[in-house]
Amino acid sequence: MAASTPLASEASHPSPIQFYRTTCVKKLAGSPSLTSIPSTYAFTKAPQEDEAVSEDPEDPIPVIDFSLLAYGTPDQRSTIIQELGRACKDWGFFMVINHGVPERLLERVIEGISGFFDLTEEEQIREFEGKNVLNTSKSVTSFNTSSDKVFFWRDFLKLIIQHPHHHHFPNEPAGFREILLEYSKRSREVAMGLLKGISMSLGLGDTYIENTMNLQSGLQVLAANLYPPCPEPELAIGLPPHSDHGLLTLLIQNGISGLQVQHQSKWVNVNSIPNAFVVNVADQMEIMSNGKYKSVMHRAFVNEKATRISVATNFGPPLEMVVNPAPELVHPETNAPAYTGIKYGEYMELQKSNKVYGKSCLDHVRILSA
Ligand SMILES: O=C(O)CCC(=O)C(=O)O
Ligand SMILES: [Fe+2]
Repeated sequence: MAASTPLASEASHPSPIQFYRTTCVKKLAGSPSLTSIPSTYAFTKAPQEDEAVSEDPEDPIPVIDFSLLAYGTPDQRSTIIQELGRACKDWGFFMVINHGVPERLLERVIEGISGFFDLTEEEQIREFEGKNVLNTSKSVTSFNTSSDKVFFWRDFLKLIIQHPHHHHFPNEPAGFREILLEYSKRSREVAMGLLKGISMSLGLGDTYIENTMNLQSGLQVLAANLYPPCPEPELAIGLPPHSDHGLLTLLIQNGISGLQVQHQSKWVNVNSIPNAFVVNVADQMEIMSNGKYKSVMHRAFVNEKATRISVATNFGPPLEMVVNPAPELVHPETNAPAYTGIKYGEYMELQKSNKVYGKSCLDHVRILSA
Protein backbone atom coordinates (compact mmCIF):
# COMPACT_ATOMS: atom_id res chain seq x y z
CA MET A 1 0.00 0.00 0.00
CA ALA A 2 1.45 3.34 -0.92
CA ALA A 3 1.91 6.00 1.72
CA SER A 4 -0.22 9.10 1.48
CA THR A 5 1.12 12.57 1.03
CA PRO A 6 -0.52 15.23 3.15
CA LEU A 7 -0.88 18.67 1.69
CA ALA A 8 0.23 20.30 4.92
CA SER A 9 2.94 22.19 3.11
CA GLU A 10 0.28 23.88 1.00
CA ALA A 11 -1.72 25.11 3.92
CA SER A 12 -0.70 26.51 7.23
CA HIS A 13 3.02 26.91 6.60
CA PRO A 14 3.65 29.27 3.74
CA SER A 15 7.24 28.24 3.31
CA PRO A 16 9.21 27.99 0.11
CA ILE A 17 7.75 24.94 -1.49
CA GLN A 18 7.85 22.38 -3.25
CA PHE A 19 6.42 19.68 -5.19
CA TYR A 20 5.22 16.22 -4.63
CA ARG A 21 4.10 13.45 -6.85
CA THR A 22 2.79 9.96 -7.28
CA THR A 23 4.21 7.28 -9.50
CA CYS A 24 2.29 4.13 -8.72
CA VAL A 25 -0.32 3.80 -11.44
CA LYS A 26 1.91 4.11 -14.50
CA LYS A 27 4.06 1.29 -13.22
CA LEU A 28 1.03 -0.82 -12.44
CA ALA A 29 -0.56 -0.14 -15.84
CA GLY A 30 2.70 -1.00 -17.56
CA SER A 31 2.79 -4.53 -16.22
CA PRO A 32 2.12 -6.86 -19.20
CA SER A 33 0.05 -9.32 -17.16
CA LEU A 34 -2.49 -6.74 -16.02
CA THR A 35 -5.92 -7.60 -17.40
CA SER A 36 -8.10 -6.28 -14.61
CA ILE A 37 -7.70 -3.52 -12.07
CA PRO A 38 -6.90 -4.20 -8.41
CA SER A 39 -10.05 -3.84 -6.31
CA THR A 40 -8.62 -0.77 -4.54
CA TYR A 41 -9.00 1.11 -7.84
CA ALA A 42 -12.64 0.14 -8.39
CA PHE A 43 -14.73 3.25 -8.01
CA THR A 44 -18.40 2.94 -7.09
CA LYS A 45 -20.30 5.66 -8.79
CA ALA A 46 -22.92 7.54 -6.85
CA PRO A 47 -26.44 7.27 -8.35
CA GLN A 48 -26.41 10.85 -9.59
CA GLU A 49 -23.24 10.20 -11.52
CA ASP A 50 -24.88 9.07 -14.68
CA GLU A 51 -23.30 8.75 -18.09
CA ALA A 52 -21.95 11.82 -19.76
CA VAL A 53 -23.63 13.33 -22.80
CA SER A 54 -22.13 15.08 -25.79
CA GLU A 55 -22.13 18.83 -26.01
CA ASP A 56 -25.55 20.16 -27.04
CA PRO A 57 -25.16 22.17 -30.27
CA GLU A 58 -27.95 24.44 -28.99
CA ASP A 59 -26.03 25.12 -25.79
CA PRO A 60 -22.33 24.78 -26.64
CA ILE A 61 -19.48 25.17 -24.18
CA PRO A 62 -18.62 28.89 -24.29
CA VAL A 63 -15.48 29.96 -26.17
CA ILE A 64 -13.74 33.18 -25.16
CA ASP A 65 -11.42 34.97 -27.58
CA PHE A 66 -8.70 36.26 -25.28
CA SER A 67 -7.21 38.57 -27.91
CA LEU A 68 -10.40 40.65 -27.85
CA LEU A 69 -10.17 40.96 -24.11
CA ALA A 70 -6.53 41.96 -24.18
CA TYR A 71 -6.31 44.04 -27.38
CA GLY A 72 -9.85 44.60 -28.63
CA THR A 73 -11.58 47.94 -29.22
CA PRO A 74 -13.65 49.23 -26.27
CA ASP A 75 -16.76 47.77 -27.94
CA GLN A 76 -15.14 44.37 -28.49
CA ARG A 77 -13.89 44.37 -24.94
CA SER A 78 -17.25 45.14 -23.47
CA THR A 79 -18.87 42.39 -25.59
CA ILE A 80 -16.31 39.80 -24.58
CA ILE A 81 -16.62 40.79 -20.90
CA GLN A 82 -20.35 40.17 -21.14
CA GLU A 83 -19.68 36.80 -22.77
CA LEU A 84 -17.19 35.98 -20.04
CA GLY A 85 -19.75 36.87 -17.38
CA ARG A 86 -22.38 34.68 -19.06
CA ALA A 87 -19.90 31.79 -19.34
CA CYS A 88 -19.08 32.07 -15.63
CA LYS A 89 -22.73 32.32 -14.64
CA ASP A 90 -24.26 29.71 -16.95
CA TRP A 91 -21.45 27.15 -17.07
CA GLY A 92 -18.63 28.07 -14.66
CA PHE A 93 -16.58 26.67 -17.48
CA PHE A 94 -15.29 27.83 -20.86
CA MET A 95 -12.49 27.50 -23.40
CA VAL A 96 -10.05 30.28 -24.15
CA ILE A 97 -8.62 30.70 -27.64
CA ASN A 98 -6.11 33.21 -29.06
CA HIS A 99 -4.47 33.46 -25.67
CA GLY A 100 -1.01 34.18 -27.05
CA VAL A 101 0.82 31.35 -25.27
CA PRO A 102 2.83 29.63 -28.02
CA GLU A 103 1.65 26.18 -29.08
CA ARG A 104 5.19 24.94 -28.93
CA LEU A 105 5.43 25.91 -25.26
CA LEU A 106 2.24 23.99 -24.48
CA GLU A 107 3.62 20.94 -26.29
CA ARG A 108 6.89 21.19 -24.43
CA VAL A 109 5.07 21.29 -21.07
CA ILE A 110 3.25 18.08 -21.96
CA GLU A 111 6.48 16.49 -23.23
CA GLY A 112 8.26 17.53 -20.03
CA ILE A 113 5.54 15.98 -17.87
CA SER A 114 5.71 12.79 -19.88
CA GLY A 115 9.51 12.82 -19.50
CA PHE A 116 9.26 13.34 -15.75
CA PHE A 117 7.04 10.30 -15.34
CA ASP A 118 9.46 8.33 -17.52
CA LEU A 119 12.25 8.94 -15.01
CA THR A 120 13.04 6.07 -12.72
CA GLU A 121 11.67 6.33 -9.24
CA GLU A 122 15.20 6.93 -7.94
CA GLU A 123 15.66 9.83 -10.33
CA GLN A 124 12.37 11.34 -9.29
CA ILE A 125 13.22 10.98 -5.62
CA ARG A 126 16.57 12.66 -6.21
CA GLU A 127 14.61 15.71 -7.26
CA PHE A 128 13.23 15.94 -3.74
CA GLU A 129 16.47 15.70 -1.87
CA GLY A 130 18.24 18.61 -0.19
CA LYS A 131 15.91 21.20 -1.63
CA ASN A 132 13.84 22.24 1.30
CA VAL A 133 11.06 20.00 0.23
CA LEU A 134 8.81 19.25 3.13
CA ASN A 135 7.32 16.07 1.92
CA THR A 136 8.80 13.42 -0.24
CA SER A 137 6.50 10.47 0.18
CA LYS A 138 4.36 8.93 -2.49
CA SER A 139 0.65 8.84 -2.82
CA VAL A 140 -1.82 7.42 -5.25
CA THR A 141 -4.59 9.87 -4.65
CA SER A 142 -4.90 13.59 -5.01
CA PHE A 143 -6.89 15.11 -2.22
CA ASN A 144 -8.62 13.22 0.61
CA THR A 145 -5.40 11.31 0.86
CA SER A 146 -5.63 9.93 4.35
CA SER A 147 -9.27 8.92 4.24
CA ASP A 148 -9.53 7.38 0.80
CA LYS A 149 -10.47 3.77 0.39
CA VAL A 150 -10.39 3.94 -3.39
CA PHE A 151 -7.43 5.03 -5.43
CA PHE A 152 -7.61 7.00 -8.63
CA TRP A 153 -6.19 5.85 -11.93
CA ARG A 154 -3.66 8.64 -12.22
CA ASP A 155 -0.21 9.72 -11.20
CA PHE A 156 0.43 13.34 -10.52
CA LEU A 157 3.10 15.86 -9.90
CA LYS A 158 2.08 18.91 -7.95
CA LEU A 159 4.15 22.09 -8.05
CA ILE A 160 3.40 25.07 -5.87
CA ILE A 161 4.42 28.66 -6.50
CA GLN A 162 4.01 31.32 -3.87
CA HIS A 163 4.31 34.64 -5.62
CA PRO A 164 6.31 36.71 -5.88
CA HIS A 165 9.33 34.64 -4.89
CA HIS A 166 8.93 31.02 -4.00
CA HIS A 167 8.88 28.06 -6.24
CA HIS A 168 10.75 24.85 -6.57
CA PHE A 169 10.70 23.01 -9.84
CA PRO A 170 12.37 19.73 -10.75
CA ASN A 171 15.56 19.86 -12.82
CA GLU A 172 14.94 16.59 -14.55
CA PRO A 173 14.29 15.88 -17.33
CA ALA A 174 16.75 18.37 -18.84
CA GLY A 175 15.17 21.72 -19.65
CA PHE A 176 11.91 20.89 -17.83
CA ARG A 177 12.47 23.50 -15.15
CA GLU A 178 12.86 26.35 -17.66
CA ILE A 179 9.78 25.21 -19.56
CA LEU A 180 7.75 25.11 -16.36
CA LEU A 181 8.96 28.56 -15.37
CA GLU A 182 8.01 30.03 -18.72
CA TYR A 183 4.68 28.24 -18.75
CA SER A 184 3.81 29.39 -15.23
CA LYS A 185 4.57 32.96 -16.19
CA ARG A 186 2.62 32.89 -19.45
CA SER A 187 -0.39 31.03 -18.07
CA ARG A 188 -0.49 33.47 -15.17
CA GLU A 189 -0.68 36.40 -17.58
CA VAL A 190 -3.71 34.79 -19.19
CA ALA A 191 -5.28 34.06 -15.80
CA MET A 192 -4.74 37.65 -14.65
CA GLY A 193 -6.30 38.94 -17.88
CA LEU A 194 -9.31 36.68 -17.41
CA LEU A 195 -9.65 37.70 -13.77
CA LYS A 196 -9.68 41.35 -14.82
CA GLY A 197 -12.46 40.59 -17.29
CA ILE A 198 -14.38 38.56 -14.72
CA SER A 199 -13.99 41.36 -12.20
CA MET A 200 -15.46 43.79 -14.74
CA SER A 201 -18.29 41.39 -15.52
CA LEU A 202 -19.24 41.45 -11.84
CA GLY A 203 -19.39 45.25 -12.01
CA LEU A 204 -16.41 45.55 -9.69
CA GLY A 205 -13.81 47.32 -11.82
CA ASP A 206 -10.95 45.49 -13.50
CA THR A 207 -8.45 45.35 -10.63
CA TYR A 208 -10.90 44.53 -7.83
CA ILE A 209 -10.17 40.79 -7.67
CA GLU A 210 -6.44 41.25 -8.14
CA ASN A 211 -6.24 43.84 -5.36
CA THR A 212 -8.66 42.48 -2.79
CA MET A 213 -7.26 38.97 -3.21
CA ASN A 214 -3.69 40.27 -3.17
CA LEU A 215 -2.87 38.17 -6.19
CA GLN A 216 0.61 39.63 -6.45
CA SER A 217 1.38 37.36 -3.49
CA GLY A 218 -1.02 34.65 -4.57
CA LEU A 219 -0.65 30.92 -4.84
CA GLN A 220 -0.31 29.13 -8.18
CA VAL A 221 -0.58 25.36 -8.02
CA LEU A 222 0.27 23.23 -11.05
CA ALA A 223 -1.16 19.73 -10.97
CA ALA A 224 0.25 17.59 -13.76
CA ASN A 225 -1.88 14.49 -14.16
CA LEU A 226 -0.94 11.37 -16.06
CA TYR A 227 -3.72 8.86 -16.61
CA PRO A 228 -2.26 5.62 -18.00
CA PRO A 229 -4.33 3.25 -20.17
CA CYS A 230 -6.62 1.19 -17.97
CA PRO A 231 -7.71 -2.41 -18.66
CA GLU A 232 -11.15 -1.75 -17.12
CA PRO A 233 -11.86 1.94 -17.68
CA GLU A 234 -15.54 1.62 -16.78
CA LEU A 235 -14.60 0.52 -13.26
CA ALA A 236 -11.89 3.07 -12.51
CA ILE A 237 -11.88 6.84 -12.32
CA GLY A 238 -9.05 9.26 -13.09
CA LEU A 239 -10.41 11.92 -10.77
CA PRO A 240 -13.79 11.78 -9.03
CA PRO A 241 -16.28 14.66 -9.22
CA HIS A 242 -14.86 17.70 -7.48
CA SER A 243 -14.57 21.45 -7.69
CA ASP A 244 -11.22 23.23 -7.45
CA HIS A 245 -10.24 25.22 -4.38
CA GLY A 246 -8.85 28.44 -5.93
CA LEU A 247 -10.38 31.27 -7.91
CA LEU A 248 -9.82 30.01 -11.42
CA THR A 249 -8.19 26.94 -13.01
CA LEU A 250 -6.54 26.83 -16.45
CA LEU A 251 -6.05 23.39 -17.96
CA ILE A 252 -4.14 22.07 -20.94
CA GLN A 253 -4.11 18.47 -22.14
CA ASN A 254 -2.46 16.18 -24.66
CA GLY A 255 -5.37 15.83 -27.04
CA ILE A 256 -6.87 12.74 -25.39
CA SER A 257 -10.38 13.29 -24.04
CA GLY A 258 -11.40 12.41 -20.52
CA LEU A 259 -12.63 15.57 -18.84
CA GLN A 260 -16.35 15.92 -18.10
CA VAL A 261 -18.10 18.91 -16.54
CA GLN A 262 -21.44 19.14 -14.86
CA HIS A 263 -23.90 21.44 -16.56
CA GLN A 264 -27.59 21.69 -15.72
CA SER A 265 -27.42 18.41 -13.77
CA LYS A 266 -25.87 16.52 -16.69
CA TRP A 267 -22.31 15.41 -17.25
CA VAL A 268 -20.95 16.83 -20.49
CA ASN A 269 -17.93 15.45 -22.36
CA VAL A 270 -15.36 18.13 -23.06
CA ASN A 271 -13.70 17.86 -26.44
CA SER A 272 -11.30 20.70 -26.20
CA ILE A 273 -10.28 22.89 -29.12
CA PRO A 274 -6.58 22.11 -29.78
CA ASN A 275 -4.29 24.48 -27.86
CA ALA A 276 -7.17 26.20 -26.10
CA PHE A 277 -7.08 26.66 -22.36
CA VAL A 278 -9.92 24.89 -20.63
CA VAL A 279 -10.94 27.19 -17.78
CA ASN A 280 -13.15 26.65 -14.79
CA VAL A 281 -14.54 28.78 -12.00
CA ALA A 282 -13.32 27.50 -8.63
CA ASP A 283 -14.55 27.70 -5.04
CA GLN A 284 -12.95 30.98 -3.91
CA MET A 285 -14.58 32.70 -6.89
CA GLU A 286 -17.95 31.32 -5.81
CA ILE A 287 -17.40 32.71 -2.31
CA MET A 288 -16.01 36.05 -3.51
CA SER A 289 -18.85 36.54 -6.01
CA ASN A 290 -21.37 35.64 -3.29
CA GLY A 291 -22.59 32.70 -5.38
CA LYS A 292 -23.12 34.70 -8.56
CA TYR A 293 -20.51 32.55 -10.28
CA LYS A 294 -20.60 28.95 -9.08
CA SER A 295 -17.58 26.69 -9.14
CA VAL A 296 -18.13 23.87 -11.60
CA MET A 297 -17.99 20.18 -10.77
CA HIS A 298 -15.80 18.15 -13.05
CA ARG A 299 -14.27 14.67 -13.20
CA ALA A 300 -11.73 12.82 -15.33
CA PHE A 301 -12.30 9.49 -17.01
CA VAL A 302 -9.71 7.04 -18.20
CA ASN A 303 -9.58 4.86 -21.30
CA GLU A 304 -8.18 1.55 -22.40
CA LYS A 305 -5.83 2.71 -25.13
CA ALA A 306 -4.08 5.98 -24.62
CA THR A 307 -2.24 7.79 -21.87
CA ARG A 308 -3.87 11.09 -21.08
CA ILE A 309 -1.87 13.98 -19.69
CA SER A 310 -3.37 17.17 -18.32
CA VAL A 311 -1.92 20.12 -16.46
CA ALA A 312 -4.37 22.02 -14.27
CA THR A 313 -3.08 25.34 -12.94
CA ASN A 314 -5.01 26.69 -10.03
CA PHE A 315 -4.79 30.43 -9.27
CA GLY A 316 -5.68 31.58 -5.79
CA PRO A 317 -4.96 34.22 -3.17
CA PRO A 318 -2.19 33.91 -0.56
CA LEU A 319 -2.77 31.14 1.99
CA GLU A 320 -3.44 33.60 4.81
CA MET A 321 -6.05 35.60 2.87
CA VAL A 322 -9.54 35.43 4.33
CA VAL A 323 -11.88 35.23 1.35
CA ASN A 324 -15.23 36.93 1.86
CA PRO A 325 -18.08 37.73 -0.50
CA ALA A 326 -17.53 41.14 -2.09
CA PRO A 327 -19.74 43.58 -0.13
CA GLU A 328 -20.92 45.01 -3.46
CA LEU A 329 -22.42 41.62 -4.35
CA VAL A 330 -24.22 40.92 -1.13
CA HIS A 331 -27.95 40.41 -1.57
CA PRO A 332 -29.69 43.79 -1.42
CA GLU A 333 -32.83 42.52 0.37
CA THR A 334 -31.30 40.44 3.10
CA ASN A 335 -28.06 42.36 3.12
CA ALA A 336 -26.40 39.17 4.20
CA PRO A 337 -23.46 37.44 2.61
CA ALA A 338 -24.16 33.89 1.43
CA TYR A 339 -20.81 32.54 2.67
CA THR A 340 -18.71 33.12 5.73
CA GLY A 341 -15.15 34.26 5.27
CA ILE A 342 -12.49 31.59 5.44
CA LYS A 343 -8.73 31.59 5.16
CA TYR A 344 -7.71 30.11 1.85
CA GLY A 345 -5.15 27.87 3.55
CA GLU A 346 -7.80 26.59 5.94
CA TYR A 347 -10.13 25.93 3.04
CA MET A 348 -7.48 23.85 1.34
CA GLU A 349 -6.97 21.89 4.55
CA LEU A 350 -10.70 21.32 4.79
CA GLN A 351 -10.90 20.06 1.24
CA LYS A 352 -7.98 17.76 1.81
CA SER A 353 -9.46 16.23 4.94
CA ASN A 354 -12.96 15.97 3.55
CA LYS A 355 -14.16 12.43 2.93
CA VAL A 356 -16.98 13.40 0.63
CA TYR A 357 -16.24 14.36 -2.94
CA GLY A 358 -18.02 17.03 -4.87
CA LYS A 359 -18.58 20.50 -3.52
CA SER A 360 -19.30 19.55 0.06
CA CYS A 361 -16.47 21.74 1.28
CA LEU A 362 -18.42 24.84 0.26
CA ASP A 363 -21.24 23.71 2.55
CA HIS A 364 -18.97 24.52 5.47
CA VAL A 365 -18.93 28.17 4.55
CA ARG A 366 -22.38 28.57 2.97
CA ILE A 367 -24.89 30.64 4.93
CA LEU A 368 -27.79 30.97 2.49
CA SER A 369 -28.48 28.73 -0.42
CA ALA A 370 -26.95 31.04 -2.97
O1 LIG B 1 -7.42 15.91 -16.01
C1 LIG B 1 -8.38 16.67 -16.07
O2 LIG B 1 -8.97 16.94 -17.11
C2 LIG B 1 -8.90 17.33 -14.82
C3 LIG B 1 -7.84 17.63 -13.81
C4 LIG B 1 -8.41 18.30 -12.61
O3 LIG B 1 -9.58 18.51 -12.51
C5 LIG B 1 -7.53 18.73 -11.50
O4 LIG B 1 -6.32 18.45 -11.52
O5 LIG B 1 -8.08 19.39 -10.59
FE1 LIG C 1 -10.05 19.92 -10.96
